[in-house]
Amino acid sequence: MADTVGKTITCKAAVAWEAGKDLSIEDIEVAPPKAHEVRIQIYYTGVCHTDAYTLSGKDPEGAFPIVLGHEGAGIVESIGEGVTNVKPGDHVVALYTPECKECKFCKSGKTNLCGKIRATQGKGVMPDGTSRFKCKGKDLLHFMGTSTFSQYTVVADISVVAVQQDAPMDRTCLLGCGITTGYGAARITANVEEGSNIAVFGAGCVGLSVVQGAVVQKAGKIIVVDVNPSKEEWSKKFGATDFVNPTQLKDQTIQEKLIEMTDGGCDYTFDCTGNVGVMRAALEACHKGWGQSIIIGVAAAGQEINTRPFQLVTGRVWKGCAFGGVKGRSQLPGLVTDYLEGRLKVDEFITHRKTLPEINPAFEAMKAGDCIRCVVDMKNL
Ligand SMILES: NC(=O)C1=CN([C@@H]2O[C@H](COP(=O)(O)OP(=O)(O)OC[C@H]3O[C@@H](n4cnc5c(N)ncnc54)[C@H](OP(=O)(O)O)[C@@H]3O)[C@@H](O)[C@H]2O)C=CC1
Ligand SMILES: N[C@@H](CCC(=O)N[C@@H](CSC=O)C(=O)NCC(=O)O)C(=O)O
Ligand SMILES: [Zn+2]
Ligand SMILES: [Zn+2]
Repeated sequence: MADTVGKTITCKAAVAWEAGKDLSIEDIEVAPPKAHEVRIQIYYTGVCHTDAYTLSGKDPEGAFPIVLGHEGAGIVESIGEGVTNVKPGDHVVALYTPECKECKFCKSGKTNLCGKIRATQGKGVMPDGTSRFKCKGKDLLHFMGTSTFSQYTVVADISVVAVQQDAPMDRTCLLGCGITTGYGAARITANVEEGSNIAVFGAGCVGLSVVQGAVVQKAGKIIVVDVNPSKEEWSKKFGATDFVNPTQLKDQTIQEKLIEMTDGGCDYTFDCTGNVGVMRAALEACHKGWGQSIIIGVAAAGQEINTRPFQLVTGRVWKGCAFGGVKGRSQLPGLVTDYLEGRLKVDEFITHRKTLPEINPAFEAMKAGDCIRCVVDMKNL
């Protein structure tokens, strides 16, 4: 048993004191887990655009000061009373989409969204309404129920899953968001049928993961649409059949181009940009009568989607998903096995590596066009 059990741990964390400012590396105090909570030593975390989005101040739920980060893997240090799903020493991935297996959502069989702790998670506190983080005498908020930009974090027991011990944590962390989201969107939310023509808007970690999922589903045309020409090579590496740069089109909208390329429109399209104009184009590029467009990208506060209702009257479907529709506790261990057995690409997404003190350069790297995912080492400072 770790000699930290039951005690407050002081460790390093990246604190977001206010919107729009760099993160600050601080010594923070992490309280022991209460009942149905788990304290995790975070080994590695990815940096996702959603962290930057909340830091920017554009997230309607964003509040400060906060410990961001939601793409993390680590080892359980201690557990609170009543925790049965993980034990100290387990290698785990944090789940920003929890799975209680008991609520109306979990039991519906229709969604991976769990309702049990969503209200407190959105307010940045643990299910009992309080925080486990303190810095300079002030409470810090939790983020997405995970807060992986801290060397130790506390999460609800339903927000964590144990995975195979032999899976490297600098890879499994990425299954905590980006890869699972895109892969699940193709395989679970859309459940792309063999031979279907699809278009993926935005070839970042999420979009390339949609491509990877569509390849497994044996899609027909897999067309990637991205404004960054360097993404053509990336897209082809993951199995895309075609690449279109919408800025290079002459006298044609991107939806017209895709309709032309697919004899009437795509069976499935995916927005992986968070741009509401792109979301409209993605819907309108769908085939009349049955085409489905899946919104994955997170749009900023105040942004709204528009289209002519006629687009829906004539059978196109607009839907969306969080975490790819994947139920974390039930399905994430299977993805780790798929990775270990060579069926799921993960290593290929890592273009940058940083340490915790380099978290601000990690955000800069993420925003540059050549970064797919930056993995941050939380232990070796
Ligand atoms: N729903 C969910 O559960 C989740 C949602 N997300 C969201 O998904 C989105 C994608 O994330 P991620 O893959 O990490 O992001 P990236 O920024 O890495 O990828 C987006 C790509 O889209 C390109 N792009 C930007 N504008 C356009 C455009 N107008 N048309 C076509 N391509 C465009 C970008 O090019 P360039 O590099 O030149 O900007 C980039 O290549 C984000 O909004 C993120 O917040 C992420 C995880 C989970
Ligand atoms: N807080 C934002 C919404 C942000 C958002 O859509 N988050 C996604 C995950 S994005 C991961 O990188 C999500 O899980 N949404 C479902 C949920 O219940 O939060 C806002 O208020 O607009
Ligand atoms: Zn994310
Ligand atoms: Zn639930």
